[in-house]
Amino acid sequence: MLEALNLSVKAGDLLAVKQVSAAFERGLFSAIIGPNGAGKSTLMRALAGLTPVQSGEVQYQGRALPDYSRRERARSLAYLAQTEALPTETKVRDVVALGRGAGEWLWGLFPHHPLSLGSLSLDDEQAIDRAMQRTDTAHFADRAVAELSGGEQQRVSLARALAANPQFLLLDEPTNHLDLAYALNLIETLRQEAGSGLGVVAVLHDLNLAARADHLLLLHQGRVVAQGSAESVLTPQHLAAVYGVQVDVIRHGGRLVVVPEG
Ligand SMILES: Nc1ncnc2c1ncn2[C@@H]1O[C@H](COP(=O)(O)OP(=O)(O)OP(=O)(O)O)[C@@H](O)[C@H]1O
Repeated sequence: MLEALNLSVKAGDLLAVKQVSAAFERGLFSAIIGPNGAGKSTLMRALAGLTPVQSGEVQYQGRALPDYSRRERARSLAYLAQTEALPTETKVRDVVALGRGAGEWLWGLFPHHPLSLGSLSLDDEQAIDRAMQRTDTAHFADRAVAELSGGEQQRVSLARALAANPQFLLLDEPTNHLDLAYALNLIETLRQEAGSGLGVVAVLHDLNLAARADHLLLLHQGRVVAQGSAESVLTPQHLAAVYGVQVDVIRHGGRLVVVPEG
């Protein structure tokens, strides 16, 4: 379990996350939603242990996150930023291999140079292959990242994160740049990953994609407005209060659909 306990976090001088308490479980797909500036990215970075907290704490498996080494954290919690910088001249498969720790230091030193990786173990190779299959990136394994579209690069970033075999996948707006088919496909992939035991936490702007999550957290001005099932969070009252927009929430094909009025 990954938990925020009465967590407050600053972004610059601003208190962007205020007294947030929330629990994210393995085996569940959780979505963090809320308007621009609500504090979603700041919360995600804090959950990944990438930003100092002002008060409260983040706990992973009952232990405060700072008690884990950087390596332990990186192994357990894979974080994907809104815009991931990838080594553009490097082949896709080698970028995914970065998720296994291979060549990471080289990338840090020479971010724009092609990486040439040393030998990988059989375990590494299998994890890389599996991550590429899961993200439908295997067919461009030998192409350079620079030759891919934004959406394709996004899937490569996800493959790199999955290759680490983390316990939790923390994704900040993973459907950015994705067309409708790939966005739906990604959400389905995340649901499947959660179904096989991974903890998935994703910041999503599209409420109809978020409706497919098991657990939702609605933030507004750094505070939790509601959390729980899609039915309990995606109500016209909550959405009007937070987005200032009147919406209908209807059921269609067994799913909740948010439709703006007017
Ligand atoms: N480096 C910074 N310095 C000052 N304020 C910041 C900084 N980074 C973010 N903020 C502010 O903190 C608040 C929360 O930002 P955050 O990026 O967490 O929101 P968000 O919900 O992810 O927004 P979006 O949906 O637009 O990506 C915003 O008001 C933002 O302007």
